[in-house]
Amino acid sequence: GETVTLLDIRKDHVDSINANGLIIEDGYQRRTVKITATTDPDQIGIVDLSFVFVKSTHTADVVRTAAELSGSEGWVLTLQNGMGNIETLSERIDPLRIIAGTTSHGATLLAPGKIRHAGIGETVIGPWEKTIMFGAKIIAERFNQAGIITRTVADVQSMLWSKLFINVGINAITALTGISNGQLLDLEQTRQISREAVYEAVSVARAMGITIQEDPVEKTFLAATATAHNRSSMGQDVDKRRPTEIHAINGFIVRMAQQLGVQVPVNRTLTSLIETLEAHY
Ligand SMILES: NC(=O)C1=CN([C@@H]2O[C@H](COP(=O)(O)OP(=O)(O)OC[C@H]3O[C@@H](n4cnc5c(N)ncnc54)[C@H](OP(=O)(O)O)[C@@H]3O)[C@@H](O)[C@H]2O)C=CC1
Ligand SMILES: CC(C)(CO)C(=O)C(=O)O
Repeated sequence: GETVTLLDIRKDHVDSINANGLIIEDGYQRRTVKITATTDPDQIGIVDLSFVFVKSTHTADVVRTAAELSGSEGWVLTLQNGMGNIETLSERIDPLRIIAGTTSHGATLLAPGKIRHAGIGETVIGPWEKTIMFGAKIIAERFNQAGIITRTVADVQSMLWSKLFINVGINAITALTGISNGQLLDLEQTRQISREAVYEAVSVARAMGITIQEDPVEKTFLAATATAHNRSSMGQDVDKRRPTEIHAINGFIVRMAQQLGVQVPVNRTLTSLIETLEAHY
């Protein structure tokens, strides 16, 4: 084993984890993991790997801490949704030490110290700087030893875009309509909005020279089926009246499209509607 410490700003969560362990429910069983948590990065010291797992709205707040924790040699890993996180991390952390990726694991905070781990899926990671594979390989090896099925890719940009297409096609639509991911496929109306949002994102990606491997609309609909009973993360944020990651998902497409002179009316509308919801919480 590795020594793992959880760092969170939520004192109630940290206190509960330290007192009772982290309680993990997965639908079949409940287990308790004894792990140290803290709100104070100074209690941790320099680490081999800092794992950045805050909402993209908070990435800028954690860069300094991640940079300090990783010292001059540690790796920094992000599996966050949306785009722009790595650019933010790169402002203080050497891009050669940044590893990025996506995960199909799903976790939700149920109460302080208690999470639901719904769905176990693959994690894919790769170096932000394409040529430096060894950090990603070591991390993948350790994750696999710990039972977190992980593979590495050299072209992590293209992986991030594949996940972005899915989030572009599911998150804002489900958040605005109150439906589950699977219900997106029930009506031709929502299927069509999703299709158009993803096609727009594909045209932006093509204009940026991103390699697109599989049919992104098909992948989006498959993801909606695979997570049919889930409410998307943006749906959950809206339900709880929390800031969403819209700026890093559909909002990112709008910003890139503007720079490239590409028209993205569906993404623009979805972004404006989510921003309107957030402004009236
Ligand atoms: N949850 C999931 O299943 C998956 C999530 N993702 C992505 O991963 C990222 C994280 O998601 P998720 O874990 O759900 O997010 P959560 O908001 O549930 O968890 C992040 C935690 O970090 C805390 N936090 C916020 N700011 C700081 C800070 N400055 N220092 C330390 N802790 C802080 C938050 O506190 P507070 O609540 O007070 O803000 C919260 O407890 C997102 O980009 C998401 O899209 C990707 C795949 C799956
Ligand atoms: C894949 C999907 C849509 C699963 O809910 C997701 O990543 C999210 O909700 O942010």
